[in-house]
Amino acid sequence: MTRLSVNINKIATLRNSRGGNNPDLIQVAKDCERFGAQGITVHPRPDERHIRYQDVFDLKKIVTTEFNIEGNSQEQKFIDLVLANKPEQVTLVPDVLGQITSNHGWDTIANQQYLTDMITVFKNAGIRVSIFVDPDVEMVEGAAKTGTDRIELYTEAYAHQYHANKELAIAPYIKAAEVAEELGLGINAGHDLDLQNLKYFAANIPGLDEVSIGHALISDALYYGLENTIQMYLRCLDKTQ
Ligand SMILES: CC(=O)[C@@H](O)[C@H](O)COP(=O)(O)O
Ligand SMILES: NCC(=O)COP(=O)(O)O
Repeated sequence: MTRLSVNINKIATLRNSRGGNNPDLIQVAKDCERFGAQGITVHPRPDERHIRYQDVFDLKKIVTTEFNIEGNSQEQKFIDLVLANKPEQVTLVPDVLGQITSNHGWDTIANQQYLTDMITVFKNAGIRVSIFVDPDVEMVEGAAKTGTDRIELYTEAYAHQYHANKELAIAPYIKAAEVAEELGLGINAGHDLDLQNLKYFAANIPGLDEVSIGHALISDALYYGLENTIQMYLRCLDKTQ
């Protein structure tokens, strides 16, 4: 079974645009779970342009499914935040300062010692670790040497190519996932997954544990409503449908 973790960054973006508490991020997280989401993902960034550090403390108190905090462990503030909140999962993403959104995975070979050290810190605190990687066999093999529990496949390239040629778009992801499975790594995926491209991805990637989806899901909710939208995404993940 592939779990759906809803990324609520965009709810915080909307809230912050007016300075008040509408929409209420905490209520939205509770409702996502009530509507069937199997996890809540946030990606606090140093400028707090969407998720604020305080939001993470507030969410930790109410999330009853799986809490996944994504971010850049090169920021000491991020490490402290994760250790103080002990989510079920931390996803390490190699962002640079000022980046609009995540746009690349780790070079798991060049950063092997750094990742090994960071992963040890989080695992010693009882937190499952996932690291963001491109669908590249060498990077997956490098990830396995760091001690990470899981990888998160960066799916922007798949999403981008999907409409032109979905078989070609998914090929490197299938290969990367097969190698990850052989090496005993769990497999997550995310970035630009949506109602058009998700079903094919989930049906073809072996051992897919979890997808985290934010931008498209929250956009779809404007048209379909949050409850319907979450159900629609869950159906894309259901192999019996
Ligand atoms: C790691 C990843 O692909 C997503 O978390 C993405 O980075 C969302 O972050 P933003 O909402 O800041 O674009
Ligand atoms: N890890 C990916 C994520 O949380 C959401 O990415 P997106 O759906 O907002 O592109």
